[in-house]
Amino acid sequence: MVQSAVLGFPRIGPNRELKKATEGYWNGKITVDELFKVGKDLRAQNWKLQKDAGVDIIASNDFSFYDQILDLSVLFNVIPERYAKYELPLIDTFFAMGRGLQRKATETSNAVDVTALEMVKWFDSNYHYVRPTFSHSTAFKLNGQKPVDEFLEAKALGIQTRPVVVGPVSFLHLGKADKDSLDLAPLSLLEKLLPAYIELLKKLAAAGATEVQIDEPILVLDLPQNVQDAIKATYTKLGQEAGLPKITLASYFGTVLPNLAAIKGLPVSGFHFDFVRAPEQFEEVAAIVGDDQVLSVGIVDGRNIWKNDFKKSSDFVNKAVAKLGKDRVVVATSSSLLHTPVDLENESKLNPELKGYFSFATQKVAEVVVIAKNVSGADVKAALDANAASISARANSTFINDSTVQSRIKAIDAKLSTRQAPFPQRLNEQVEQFHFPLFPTTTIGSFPQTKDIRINRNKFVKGTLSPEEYEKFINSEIEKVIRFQEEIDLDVLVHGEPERNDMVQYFGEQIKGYAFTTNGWVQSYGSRYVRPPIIVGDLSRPEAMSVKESVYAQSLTKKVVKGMLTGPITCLRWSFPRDDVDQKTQAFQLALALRDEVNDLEAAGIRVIQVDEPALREGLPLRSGAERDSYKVWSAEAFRIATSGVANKTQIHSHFCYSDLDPNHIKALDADVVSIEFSKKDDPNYIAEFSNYPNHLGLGLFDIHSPRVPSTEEFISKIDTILKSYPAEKFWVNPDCGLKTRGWEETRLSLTHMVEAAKHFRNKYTK
Ligand code: MET
Ligand SMILES: [Zn+2]
Repeated sequence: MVQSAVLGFPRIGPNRELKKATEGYWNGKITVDELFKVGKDLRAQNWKLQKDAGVDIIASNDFSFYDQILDLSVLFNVIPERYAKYELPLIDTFFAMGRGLQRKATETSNAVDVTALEMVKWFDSNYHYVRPTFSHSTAFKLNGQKPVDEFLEAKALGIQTRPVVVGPVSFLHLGKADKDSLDLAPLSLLEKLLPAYIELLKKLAAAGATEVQIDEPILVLDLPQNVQDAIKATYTKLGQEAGLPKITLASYFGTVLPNLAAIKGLPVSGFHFDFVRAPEQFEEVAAIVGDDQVLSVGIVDGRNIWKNDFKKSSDFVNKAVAKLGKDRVVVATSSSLLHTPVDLENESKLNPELKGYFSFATQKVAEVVVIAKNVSGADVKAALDANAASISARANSTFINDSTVQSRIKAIDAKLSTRQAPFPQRLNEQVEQFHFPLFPTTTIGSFPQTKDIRINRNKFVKGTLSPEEYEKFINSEIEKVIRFQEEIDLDVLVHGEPERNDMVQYFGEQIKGYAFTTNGWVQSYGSRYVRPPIIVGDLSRPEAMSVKESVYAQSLTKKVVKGMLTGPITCLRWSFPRDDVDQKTQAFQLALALRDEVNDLEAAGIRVIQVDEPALREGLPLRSGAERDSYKVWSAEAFRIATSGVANKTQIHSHFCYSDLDPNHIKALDADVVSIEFSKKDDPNYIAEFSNYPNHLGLGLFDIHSPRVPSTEEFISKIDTILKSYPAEKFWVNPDCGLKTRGWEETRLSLTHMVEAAKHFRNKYTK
């Protein structure tokens, strides 16, 4: 029979139990045992859910208290000395690597002060992993045996699982050399690392695991020959090793075709590929599946929320069955379901028609089972009929088409995406208007989202706080933030974004064509979860979305207040997009909506407007080539459509985080000032790349994902380093992202130190 498989299930819990537990532990509210208990319960719950749904192959080790790649770093002892030296309990070392740790000395413990490791986007998703960081002194060994423990935990519940672990080549390739070992190529450590993997696999086998899923997601990237060779060598070697479980080699988020030579003929028991993202690879990958190998067909989308089309999927899987036979085909999710919300049943407020078109992780589990049954020949007619009816209802739904939006899209021309004058002339007009000092200071927009803010917002949403009272509350928050910024003497102020639950959701809720959930949380990083809105139809902006708050903020101060918007690409990327229209069209629709907003802000007297595009980088197609080149062009055009309606003297800012961005791509946005993540970059070449960037640039100076407070001296030395390869006259001073996840105390201190450092250089350079 054709089996069903789920590559991983969201670990956050149906009601964000994981967030509450981890944050409770960090704040000292619960003990480590209580934390572990929550983890254990969540795992049990997820396994049972899948078991009850009838899934044949259920993953274990898909759980993590922070990030599964960080788990691996700790498991294989890839723990830089700056963390190891404190000899903290392993779980605390783990969290310190993930989020930094700053702790005063107590009677029983020494002071700790260490920054977090770099965090990077997981492929083209909005999930972030903690980057494995290797050095010459890295000594691989097994620290504990998390995958084994979790396998045994499931086994004790009577559930046989398939442990999942990211493979050694991806682990190394996705990592980087630590600052003390910049000459180290992580991949050169492969031979030293492999014995630790083998030891782990043997332990899993001894515990009773018959099969493991090893992910090499890098197979969907452009891989240099040496990396391809490493894949080949690794799995050849594992194939020769006796006493290991069977291995399914898995990849997702794209096509593996360019790396096919590296995987062809490998002695593994099966392959898993993503046919949602890359159906076109089918014939060629099916051709390399050997006579005794299994093909796991990823056909239920692990990255989006649309209901699966059973007929289409079954037809697809049947191609594999025809070729390989029922026993050598598995129906699977395309990737882990980590990237989808937990359960559609938790949505009580969704429009019922729309709800009928969606499928979250729990529903996807059931979908995999139905498709597997269907292609096995079981009678699932009722499910098929209901599915077909729903799929055709969506295609004809009135939620989808808006002819006004469609004709606006048709009318887009080059003029619409071009500012009146080129940057040098705009700059002159802006300098004349603003007279900003050298090293102007600003923030990225949000200020701490305090408990008070969340409580009031919840009351407002529930209706226990009237719109007038809520507005009054928001205004008082804005005033607090404005006074604070004046007090510490920042140059360009922001209103602090207290009214925004999330930078995309807030706009999504005001844009027609969007649906949003009340409980559709997805992990973004650590304990930060987001609730991506869902694009269901053509998009437009019925009314101004942000003007009121910006205008109020500006009315409170003589300093310039920057208006804050989320850009079209980020609105698109951090939503669940439509799957019936291409992404460019959706981005352009958003760009037109935002253009209306930018123009309204300007008309209301806002002279600096920031349009954030933190997702610009993650939208980049994973491989080089025509698709990627075209993305760079249309994504930049979308940004310019949004921002080109303003006068020369209106200053357009943009912001990116975690960005290994192509400077030419940034240049094509033609923003007057951009701020970019920099606090965790140690590579001097990275700054050099931007020294030719024509417009102005703020290199994010401190890591807002960590509660750690950098000292003034630290800021000064950082700026000094940057000034070696970046000119003072284009230099803006800012944190590397918004401060919404931080507390007030660390925010006050960090920003004060940052402004002091800017003034230090201002004096130095104006003497
Ligand atoms: C993830 S980028 C965040 C930008 C936004 N303006 C903020 O400050 O929160
Ligand atoms: Zn950011």
